[in-house]
Amino acid sequence: MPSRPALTRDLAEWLPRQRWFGGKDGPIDDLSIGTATQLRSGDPALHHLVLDVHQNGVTDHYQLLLGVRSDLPDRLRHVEIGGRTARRDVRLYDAAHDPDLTRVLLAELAAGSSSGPLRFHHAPGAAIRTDLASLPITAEQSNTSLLFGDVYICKLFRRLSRGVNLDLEVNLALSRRGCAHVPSVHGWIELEPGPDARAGGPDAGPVTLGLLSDYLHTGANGWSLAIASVRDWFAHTPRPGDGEWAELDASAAGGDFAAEAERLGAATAEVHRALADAFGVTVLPAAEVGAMAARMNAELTGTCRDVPGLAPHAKALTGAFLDLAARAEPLPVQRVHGDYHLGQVLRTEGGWTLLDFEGEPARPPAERRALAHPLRDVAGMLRSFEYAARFLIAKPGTKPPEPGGRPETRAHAWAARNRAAFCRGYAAAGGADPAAHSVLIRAFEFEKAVYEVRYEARNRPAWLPVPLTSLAHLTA
Ligand SMILES: Nc1ncnc2c1ncn2[C@@H]1O[C@H](COP(=O)(O)OP(=O)(O)O)[C@@H](O)[C@H]1O
Ligand SMILES: O=P(O)(O)O[C@H]1O[C@H](CO)[C@@H](O[C@H]2O[C@H](CO)[C@@H](O)[C@H](O)[C@H]2O)[C@H](O)[C@H]1O
Repeated sequence: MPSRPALTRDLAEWLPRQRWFGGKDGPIDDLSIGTATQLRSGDPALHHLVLDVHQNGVTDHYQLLLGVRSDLPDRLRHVEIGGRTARRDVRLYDAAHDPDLTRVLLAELAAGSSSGPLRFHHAPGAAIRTDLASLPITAEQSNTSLLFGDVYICKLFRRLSRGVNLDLEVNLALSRRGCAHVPSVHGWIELEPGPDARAGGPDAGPVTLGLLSDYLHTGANGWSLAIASVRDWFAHTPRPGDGEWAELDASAAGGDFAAEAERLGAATAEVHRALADAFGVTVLPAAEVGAMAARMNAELTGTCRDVPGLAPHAKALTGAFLDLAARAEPLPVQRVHGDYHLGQVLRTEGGWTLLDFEGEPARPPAERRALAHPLRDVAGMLRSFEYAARFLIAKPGTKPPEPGGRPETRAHAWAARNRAAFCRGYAAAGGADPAAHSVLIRAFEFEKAVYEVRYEARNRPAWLPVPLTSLAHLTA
């Protein structure tokens, strides 16, 4: 390994260019190496690092598998850290992209071994195959997931949080109850915290670093399916004589998504029921609902300060939060998905499967863990239909829709049709009827939109116009 000062300098330059880095809205003030564990010696060598990244008075922790080679093959050049300018006799790179090194993870998981502070666990009775090579997936994601053959998917969490990861806890609980809507978990990787952290209270348990689950290789991602449907609808040319209403009838295109949206609503209600059975339901008193609405508004104020493009919508958003506070009724709350959107669902031959129960990655662990009303997830998915509908017209660099017409009319028609179908499926399968809870749904939807504006500013600045354009229409 090169000297620590040289390494941290290179990392501070490399990190902001990574999709998974969540601090793109400000400079890195300092970067240090929290823990370093060698997992393989020789050439190539593998080191597990936790990077402590200091920004604006806050320290975030990121996980990196650091590969070290004397010579870098072409296939790894795109993940080099430091590059040719760094004067050193070894080459450094992100080893998540190197199947020669990631097979170490499978071997350790299969053995259930420990290495320094790292603990590798397999689920009871799981016999983990070690003969598979990995490939990183290309989906839009905040972490990094590796496919091992068409058997496993291993998610390596990038921004780490203290305590057991909710994704692991919820997946284990639902798989144990035989819930058909989640993939089975085969193993997980943890970091045993040092003595300082262990003394730090209830959140000071092991840090979840990775999760090995069944790879549902026949599954199609909900976002890709929805975007294909939106493209089809935008390309649809009404027949002569169809009249101006044709622009509003999103069912007319061949790639209609509404039947899938309805099934997804039903699967969502079933998972909410399973979560209530597994973790219970409690009631949030009316005063705390008022406090929740006040928190939503405070987040709005903070986000408007950081992202001025949100300010024109502030009045309408505040109105929705005030309506929630004025409702003055207690709210049943339970464990929910917490960051529900089309990228978190897979359509397999058996129906819809839900992924990634870790909550919103841009929020602190305590907030992710907070129980919520299930309609918060419904609102998340409704936002996702808005995103899918407006992605093609709002995100710079995407292909403008053909063959013309009024893009916003088309986007609105697609979103409205699929929102309604999803809500219908959810209510028919026993979930709370979104139509009967419009104040709640509107407040949750706007809360999510504020979160999205912050998430996009920090993670994917090029996407910011997507939530802002959708808000312009929802608040008009
Ligand atoms: N068990 C699985 N089987 C098949 N594909 C999966 C599985 N888990 C995740 N994926 C794919 O990986 C993508 C990202 O997974 P996700 O858990 O949402 O990661 P992140 O938290 O980093 O956003 C999903 O959108 C899905 O396409
Ligand atoms: O999937 P993650 O847990 O990483 O969630 C984060 O990233 C999502 C994007 O990858 C982000 O979702 C937003 O963009 C989606 C399209 O890419 C869209 O379907 C969602 O509706 C929208 O919120 C999510 O908010 C963030 O937490």
